[in-house]
Amino acid sequence: MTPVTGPVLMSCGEPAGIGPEIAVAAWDALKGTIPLAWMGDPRHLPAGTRFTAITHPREIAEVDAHALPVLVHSFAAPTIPGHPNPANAQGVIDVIAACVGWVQDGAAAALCTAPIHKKALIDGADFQHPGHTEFLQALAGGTSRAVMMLASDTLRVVPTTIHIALEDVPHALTPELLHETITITHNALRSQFGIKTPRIAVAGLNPHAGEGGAMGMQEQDWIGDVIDTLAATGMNIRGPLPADTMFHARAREGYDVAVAMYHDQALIPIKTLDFDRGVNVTLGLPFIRTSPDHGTAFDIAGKGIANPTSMIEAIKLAAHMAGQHV
Ligand SMILES: NC(=O)C1=CN([C@@H]2O[C@H](COP(=O)(O)OP(=O)(O)OC[C@H]3O[C@@H](n4cnc5c(N)ncnc54)[C@H](O)[C@@H]3O)[C@@H](O)[C@H]2O)C=CC1
Ligand SMILES: NCC(=O)COP(=O)(O)O
Repeated sequence: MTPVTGPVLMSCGEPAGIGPEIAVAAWDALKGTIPLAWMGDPRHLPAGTRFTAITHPREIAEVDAHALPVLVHSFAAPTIPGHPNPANAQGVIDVIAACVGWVQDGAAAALCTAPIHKKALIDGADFQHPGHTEFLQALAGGTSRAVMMLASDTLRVVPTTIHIALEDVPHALTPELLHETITITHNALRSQFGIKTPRIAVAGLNPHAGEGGAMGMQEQDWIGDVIDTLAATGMNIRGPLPADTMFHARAREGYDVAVAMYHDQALIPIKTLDFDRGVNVTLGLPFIRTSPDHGTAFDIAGKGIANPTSMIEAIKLAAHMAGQHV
């Protein structure tokens, strides 16, 4: 793999959340090993953070090793931890878009996003996307289809549908969507994670994977067919499996990734097993994007107690995917 050069950019995320403090802690832990820059409003950094303003990622080479390089983006307002200000919503969105621009231009190696508060962005800026994943897909343009994967040393999970209401899941799930999600996952595990023949386990939608039609029909009607079609191409794939019994320790030994039907089916197991070290990585994009697995944590923002480990792991994974051996 040819290394993608340049720094990993950290977008500020929701400034009233724990994003700024975990970014600074992660930079502190990783400086000297991974080139990093943060993009946001310096007023939102924890008090006393030593930083140097830069205007282009390439300038990080000239920054004193003890100062956080900051691509300055001025927001409408300062912030109070735990209280998102609608006036700052557009700034959050603009920073993500600007970071994607740098990464797509080749000025930076990868993007690691700090968490956003979806509702704050809808309320403050009429944000049209339910999360980063969908926004990044739109920014990537073309035919890119973004797939969410959460990964840790213990488990990898992919939800086929993401940020939609549970009542909409059965209608949103289609054979085409599942086929494409699994194919993108398979290809990314091969090309970006070095797994030659990924073992893929697919969950059913219904309790007991439908139990022969006694508890739902999607498994019999089409989920099984999609799996069979992909297996016929040589993919190492199994399912549909009952979701309640596919995440215990012995079951996890049998696959490299679990493809789930909806958000909580995928994210509850990994956040239960590995909340502090889980990483959210977007597959299928023409650039590298990772993120911590957690959210804005308004309840602890600004208290100096947020655990930066997931952010650190997310940056390390981004650098690793960029071919920077750390
Ligand atoms: N990548 C992203 O942008 C993500 C954004 N979110 C957003 O975050 C917001 C809040 O979501 P919640 O469901 O409340 O989840 P959350 O992850 O923000 O918080 C859940 C609980 O975990 C704790 N927690 C979270 N991160 C922590 C850390 N690093 N150290 C110590 N404790 C931590 C919080 O204090 C809280 O008690 C929502 O708007 C959600 O959409 C959630 C997940 C990912
Ligand atoms: N629960 C995962 C989550 O909300 C993160 O989504 P995204 O912002 O990475 O699309």
